[in-house]
Amino acid sequence: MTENTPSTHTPEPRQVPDWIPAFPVLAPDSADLPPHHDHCLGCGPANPHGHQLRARRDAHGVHAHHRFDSRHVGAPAIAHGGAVATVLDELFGLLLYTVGEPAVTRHLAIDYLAPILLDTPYTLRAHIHARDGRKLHLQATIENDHAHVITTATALFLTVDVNHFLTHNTPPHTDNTP
Ligand SMILES: CCCCCCCCCCCC(=O)SCCNC(=O)CCNC(=O)[C@H](O)C(C)(C)COP(=O)(O)OP(=O)(O)OC[C@H]1O[C@@H](n2cnc3c(N)ncnc32)[C@H](O)[C@@H]1OP(=O)(O)O
Repeated sequence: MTENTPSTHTPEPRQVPDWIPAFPVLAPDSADLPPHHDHCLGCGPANPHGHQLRARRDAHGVHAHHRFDSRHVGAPAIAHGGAVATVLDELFGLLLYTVGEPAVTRHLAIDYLAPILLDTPYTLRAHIHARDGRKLHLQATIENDHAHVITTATALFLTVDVNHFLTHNTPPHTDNTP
């Protein structure tokens, strides 16, 4: 179909995905925070390419224990920086369970202080540094098992309403013709 051909397709009514209204403030307890949705790259249990990150609330924010594996290799034996960024972005996304409002990443900055090794346990922590209206200023660290901080991150998340997700909630594009 060319750009000028009128579409005869009637769009399906937009469904509000289950995971959007189910975004409450969850109190600190011993349970893992729920994934955003099953196929989320960062936390989805049904995404075989994902990190399947599990995090818990604590008195300061959230924390997680995580190992990168051979799927995330950059330099030999070292995690790819983009994979590390994905996991930190996800941890911030799970930190939203302490806010109870949908928000998305506007800015993410990372200092890689030392390599993150594959198949090695790390502890990740994130907390809300400050809130200014829609702006959530977030901070995170990755520590090795000697409690040395080897990665730090800051992020600006902006709260959004449900329409942010509905606007882009279209079926996957499967026609690859130019
Ligand atoms: C169900 C829940 C699931 C939520 C979780 C779902 C899964 C989470 C996964 C992890 C998180 C992700 O990867 S989220 C996916 C990656 N991120 C995205 O796709 C977001 C793409 N970006 C956008 O859609 C848009 O830029 C928005 C919605 C973020 C913001 O657009 P906007 O609403 O028009 O905002 P805008 O007016 O430009 O800026 C708002 C205010 O922020 C300030 N501002 C903007 N940028 C900066 C900046 N770098 N530093 C300081 N301040 C800034 C502006 O000056 C302004 O201040 P003032 O004038 O108001 O004072």
